[in-house]
Amino acid sequence: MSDRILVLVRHGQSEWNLKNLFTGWRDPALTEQGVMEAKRAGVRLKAEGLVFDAAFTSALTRAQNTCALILNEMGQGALEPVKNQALNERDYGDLSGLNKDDARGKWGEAQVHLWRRSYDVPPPGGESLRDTVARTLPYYVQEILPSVLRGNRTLVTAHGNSLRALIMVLEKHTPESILKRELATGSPIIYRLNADSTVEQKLDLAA
Ligand SMILES: O=C(O)[C@H](O)COP(=O)(O)O
Repeated sequence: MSDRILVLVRHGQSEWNLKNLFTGWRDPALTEQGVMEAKRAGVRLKAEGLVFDAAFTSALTRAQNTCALILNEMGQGALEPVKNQALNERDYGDLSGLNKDDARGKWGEAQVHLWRRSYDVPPPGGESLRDTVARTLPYYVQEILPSVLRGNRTLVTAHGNSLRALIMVLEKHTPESILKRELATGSPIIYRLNADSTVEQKLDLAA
């Protein structure tokens, strides 16, 4: 068994998740429930016997706080995560800050679904999932993957769509199938990688 461990966690519930607002690069805090979800993720990872050697997170507060809460819960508060906006949520452009139901009322269900769950149709002024993959994947390949392959047990706390970019590669999804992969807030997915960076074993704690 290798020590090539990669754990992905979507941030806990944010104030804007709760209010049903498009968030993207905006920076709301975690809700009380979000804090609890992050702490619970830490408890569960500790129960799996995990200890981290490296951590990566986005430039956004909700992902950074999720990372800190997880590490504190594991008694690893001294581990300083690397922060990079390459791991930020997909930029929702002009939709940022709008209520998702109001947007459906204005543009129709089908158009809003296309913006949220198509691979290459960007919302006005924002990023498609393909655009998000194009900035997130190079960071994964250049920074995160080498850390994992060096044997660092590595934690990544980020966002629904930036994590989809990584999961697309790890789980060999197509542009169609990745869009159906929903990520629960605060639920760790533990991957053990082979030396060639393919997945040897996956444990989804949400499942
Ligand atoms: O940025 C947001 O609004 C959410 O974090 C993700 O939104 P989605 O569910 O529309 O991808």
